[in-house]
Parts: sequence; C-alpha cells; structure tokens
Amino acid sequence: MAAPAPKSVLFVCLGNICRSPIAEAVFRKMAMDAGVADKWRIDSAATSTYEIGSSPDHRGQACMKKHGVPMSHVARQVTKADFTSFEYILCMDENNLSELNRKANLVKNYTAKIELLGSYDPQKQRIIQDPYYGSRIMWLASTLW
Ligand SMILES: N#Cc1ccccc1-c1cc(NCCCN2CCCCC2)c2ccccc2n1
Repeated sequence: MAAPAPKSVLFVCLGNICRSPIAEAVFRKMAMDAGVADKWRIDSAATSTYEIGSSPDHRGQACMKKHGVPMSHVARQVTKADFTSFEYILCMDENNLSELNRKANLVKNYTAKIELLGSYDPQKQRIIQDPYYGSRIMWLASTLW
C-alpha cells in the first residue's frame, strides 16, 4: 500500500519573525514528540516584505530556548506556489487573513485551506496579536488615551 501523502502546514504572520516562526517551531516539536515529524511538511512565511532574510525576533528566540524548543528560520514572504503546495495556511489575525485571501484569489485553482490558527484554540482565543511593539507601548498608549 502506498504511503499517504505528507500533510503540510504553513504558518503566516505579518513579518515572519515573531508569531509564525514560533508556531512553526512548536508545531514541529509536537510532531517530533508524537513520532510523526516525517509525515509533515512544516514552514512559516510573512504576508509582508518587512523582514525578508531576518532571523526570528530575539524575544521569541529567548522564549523558545527557555522552553527547549529548537527554532531556526529565515524570514520569507508567502509565494503563489504556497497556495497550491500547502494543505493548510494558518495565520494569526484578521489582517493576515484578509491579505492571504487577497493573494490567494490571484492564484488560479488554489487548494490551501486558509484559516486562523486561533480557530483551533480550545480556549477560543481566535486572534494572536502582533507583539512587535511589545506590551510597553500598549501600556504607554493606554496612559495617553
Ligand atoms: N506595520 C505595522 C505594525 C502595526 C501594528 C503593530 C505592529 C506592526 C509591525 C511593524 C513592524 N515593523 C515596523 C514597520 C515596518 N515598516 C512598515 C512600512 C513599510 C516598511 C516597513 C513589524 C515587523 C516585523 C513583524 C511584525 C511587525 N509588526
């Protein structure tokens, strides 16, 4: 009997240096711990060109190191081919979702299921917010308004 086709998932956020490389690294560790890593193609990408070529954000790297999750990634932008070569494209917020759907609609016969990663959260936290400016700036903003 032929082996089933590998499953595939692409995690996407705005810059591919914070949320999506962490999601990729954690998912890969979960697959490895479950003994099914060889059955998955796992990657991450950006909707934007902001950080192409960059390593993951230092805060995320520190967090992954603290929790023993290997993370190694070079930021890239999502490509037309991704919309037909990945079974799932899972993103972080509504901006990512609308941008991905806009890009997908430029691809003839795209097959990827484009969803919010948070839609799988048992605690129903659908949106994974962009941490780029950190909580301090949000605190500052809250003191100003
Ligand atoms: N944009 C926005 C934005 C809005 C709200 C919260 C966060 C962000 C934000 C900003 C970033 N880079 C600074 C602006 C980049 N430049 C914007 C104008 C074009 C030239 C590039 C990020 C970089 C990597 C990952 C996530 C990021 N997220």
